[in-house]
Amino acid sequence: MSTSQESKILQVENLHFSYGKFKVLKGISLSVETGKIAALIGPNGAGKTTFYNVISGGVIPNMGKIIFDGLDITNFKADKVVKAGLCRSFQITNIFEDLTVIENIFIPLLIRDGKYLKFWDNLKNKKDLYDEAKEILNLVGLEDFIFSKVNELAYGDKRRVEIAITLATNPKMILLDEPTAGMNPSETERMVKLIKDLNEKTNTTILITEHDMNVVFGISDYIYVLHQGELLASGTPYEIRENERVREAYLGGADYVIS
Ligand SMILES: Nc1ncnc2c1ncn2[C@@H]1O[C@H](COP(=O)(O)OP(=O)(O)OP(=O)(O)O)[C@@H](O)[C@H]1O
Repeated sequence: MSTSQESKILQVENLHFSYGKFKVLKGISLSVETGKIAALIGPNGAGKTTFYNVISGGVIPNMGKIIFDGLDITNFKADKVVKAGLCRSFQITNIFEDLTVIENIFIPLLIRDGKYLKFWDNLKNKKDLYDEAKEILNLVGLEDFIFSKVNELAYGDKRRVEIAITLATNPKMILLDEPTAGMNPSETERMVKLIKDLNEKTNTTILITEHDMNVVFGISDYIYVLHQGELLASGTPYEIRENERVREAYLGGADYVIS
């Protein structure tokens, strides 16, 4: 029988982080339930990116504890965090634009399996590598673009490559940074569907940061609201929408639709 502890894949306790004397995270405690889609929202400068940096091993916190899947990862560097199964989406800037879509997936698969140094040998020999990459690309809806150069893809499809690279690390949980930023309405709709499908088909826990409130309310099982480095509120989309403090501090009293 699973306990409530086991159902929380990520537990963050009293997390503090400062840039010099400037306190950015001021004692954040939150936990993310296994298999859910959660959102971390807050106005510009609230500390969302810094929170991601800390939990993904980009920087070490000044104080606090990060437990992932039962493992204390507080002082882990980024590569060890990825190995533990927590992977932040790789930004478009990290994609090799001149390589094909599938070659971009081979790289993280080979790194994951410790075979990156024999990159070209492995490419020639490994049918299973190809099959696994193809399966991931099917999952993100890029099956028609396997041999396209990344620089020929539309913006929305490039962001799918980003997610495919993340999936190639075999994550238990992924962190997506504004997955619909810069997208037109139809690209946004496709991205929302992709995130929901991934969560359902692979049972991967997903945490997103996002400024589009329609996306946030439409996709999330649970929402955390950061404000000036502190957790202002957390709850279901309904609870967050109804929360007066959130409305005043962040949503500005606007009437957002929960789809
Ligand atoms: N490298 C840095 N050095 C000093 N201050 C920083 C640095 N990076 C961020 N900050 C400051 O930390 C605070 C939190 O920034 P952060 O980027 O985490 O916020 P955010 O919630 O992600 O904002 P946005 O929604 O605009 O991306 C801001 O006041 C920012 O100016």
